[in-house]
Amino acid sequence: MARIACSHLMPSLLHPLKQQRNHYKLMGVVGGLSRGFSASSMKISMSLRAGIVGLPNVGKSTLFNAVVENGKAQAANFPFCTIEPNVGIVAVPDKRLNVLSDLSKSQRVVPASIEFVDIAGLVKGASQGEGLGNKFLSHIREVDSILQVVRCFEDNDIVHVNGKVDPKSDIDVINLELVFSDLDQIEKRIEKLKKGKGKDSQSKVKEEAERSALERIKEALMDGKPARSVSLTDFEKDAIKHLCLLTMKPVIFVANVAESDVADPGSNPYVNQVMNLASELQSGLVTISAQVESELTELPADERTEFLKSLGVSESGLGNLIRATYNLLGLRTYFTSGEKETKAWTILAGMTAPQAAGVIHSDFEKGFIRAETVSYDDFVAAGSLAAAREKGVVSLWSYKIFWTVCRKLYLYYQSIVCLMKIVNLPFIGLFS
Ligand SMILES: Nc1ncnc2c1ncn2[C@@H]1O[C@H](COP(=O)(O)OP(=O)(O)OP(=O)(O)O)[C@@H](O)[C@H]1O
Ligand SMILES: [Mg+2]
Repeated sequence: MARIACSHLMPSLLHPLKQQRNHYKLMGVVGGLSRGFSASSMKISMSLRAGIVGLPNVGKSTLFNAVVENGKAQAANFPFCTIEPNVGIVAVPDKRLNVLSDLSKSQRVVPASIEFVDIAGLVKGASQGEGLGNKFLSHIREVDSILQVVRCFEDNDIVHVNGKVDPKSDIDVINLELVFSDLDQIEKRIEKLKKGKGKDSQSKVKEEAERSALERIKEALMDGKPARSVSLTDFEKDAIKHLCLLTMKPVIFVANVAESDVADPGSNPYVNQVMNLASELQSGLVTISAQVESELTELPADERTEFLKSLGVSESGLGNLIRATYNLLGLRTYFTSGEKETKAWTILAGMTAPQAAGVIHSDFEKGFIRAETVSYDDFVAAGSLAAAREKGVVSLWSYKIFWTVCRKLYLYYQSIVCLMKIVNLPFIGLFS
């Protein structure tokens, strides 16, 4: 199966709703799907979710409110201010959308989006249920990636649950709880797998892959390393996917600094500590002042520039945070463009063409037949899809050859059966 290795792919099959519907029917016939499909039943997967995680009272909700400009999460100076997760969708700025929209004369433009989820603070012992820990951990299980907010500002008026600002210890507490929670889940699962419920040989192979992957992950976790540090085959990744392991999720550390550090965060020794840990844990790092960002959103546009100038910086750190979240988490964009709309869709780097189509609708993945794709640059240079086709820069991602071969084999099989019957020979099934 062809792999989408780079961003900016544009499947021309995935256009406005009506075309999607027609195409779905076509795919249903060729791909063997018999279910009906109506526009009203279409549930579009809008965006991937980034969970804002950290100790209590480190600035998670303050950051959330700044990122999701109209977010109304309660942010206040007391631990466990947040209990239920706050959710907000944020557009990812991308200049290419307007260029495509002009070329296709689209009626509207829909940018890619990321869903930010502000999750309650975790404390030591969360994996054992401390501070409603199990409930909060289950909220983290539901996100695709983690933004771990780390307090890097001194302020005696803001309570620190462990009594002092110490990024290394804070990061260790959170990571250890995630590790414990994963270990607990893995041990239960391995016990279950030992009973070997797999009915056919295929499920037995999958169970074996899952067991072997989990044994290796368990070993890494016992060494305090995250599950994502273990190298797994795609098949193994797929076999353990259902567990939604917390330490498998990509992480960005968000060093939350004081207003006075915005211009030169490198001079803050706490930030340097976080930076070293981030590289050790194969994670990204963004430095931001949640307090400054939330104050900025309260100001009228003209006063924002003045405020930023007074702090010694030229722009807000939010655009950077959103883009970094998008890029560091291995997210990629592909576009669909037509008269009705030009739209950016978010996929994970390395997703296959059918998986990418599944972001629009899961049935597109199940019944995938083919997609025509063209790179953004080639499309813009050609000016239209027809011109791009003529230039030969459009690629085809297809199951067509596979189905053709299957069909030929099947016909061959049928003719042998027929022949055997005619000459009355004993027959051994080819596809038993
Ligand atoms: N960079 C910063 N500098 C100074 N104060 C900050 C900064 N970031 C956040 N704060 C303050 O810290 C306090 C706690 O913030 P917030 O409620 O956002 O934390 P939280 O992590 O969401 O807490 P909880 O886990 O309890 O929900 C607030 O009073 C907020 O104004
Ligand atoms: Mg909060």
